Amino acid sequence: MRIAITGTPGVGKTTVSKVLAKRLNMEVIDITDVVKRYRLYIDYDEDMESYVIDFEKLNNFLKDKDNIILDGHVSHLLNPDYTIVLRCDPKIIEERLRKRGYKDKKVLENVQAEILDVCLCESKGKVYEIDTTNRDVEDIVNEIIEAIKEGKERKGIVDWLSKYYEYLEI
Ligand SMILES: Nc1ncnc2c1ncn2[C@@H]1O[C@H](COP(=O)(O)OP(=O)(O)OP(=O)(O)O)[C@@H](O)[C@H]1O
Repeated sequence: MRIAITGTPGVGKTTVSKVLAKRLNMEVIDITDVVKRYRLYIDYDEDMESYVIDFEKLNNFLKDKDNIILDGHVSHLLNPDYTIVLRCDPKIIEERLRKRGYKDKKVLENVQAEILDVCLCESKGKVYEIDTTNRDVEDIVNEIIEAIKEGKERKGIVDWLSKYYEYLEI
């Protein structure tokens, strides 16, 4: 089984993936890490301070791997059996990314992606969306395990647009 834990940078994918992997006895693959480590990228985007992923190389790297959790904001594009889309209040994401020292442009771009449901809209197949705002990691993981066990699917549970429209005024 291949489970994708996706969502906007700063939403909590790595934190959730680690706990989930331990509970399900699965291997976590940190997409950003393997892309860097095995040079599975086309270029480095100086402006956005991120790698331009070579999806052909990345899919080839993953092709023989099973019983894995894919941790990354593009994991939903890597043919998962189940996609868990983590959501979080954009204000909290903004705080987390600023704490990391991200440039204003990169913070705004990611906050806008969260408001516009980008990862959710790109996710196909079995998708379960979960709002992690102000929730304990164990509680989030319990809900994910139950959803996967029962084959639950859910989309469209948050509406940041009406609450944070001002972030989109350029
Ligand atoms: N449920 C939670 N409650 C409180 N803090 C959390 C929770 N989940 C994650 N965090 C915190 O938010 C920050 C970002 O978490 P994490 O690195 O897991 O996000 P991410 O989605 O993997 O980010 P990226 O995609 O940039 O790697 C960390 O400081 C982490 O400790």
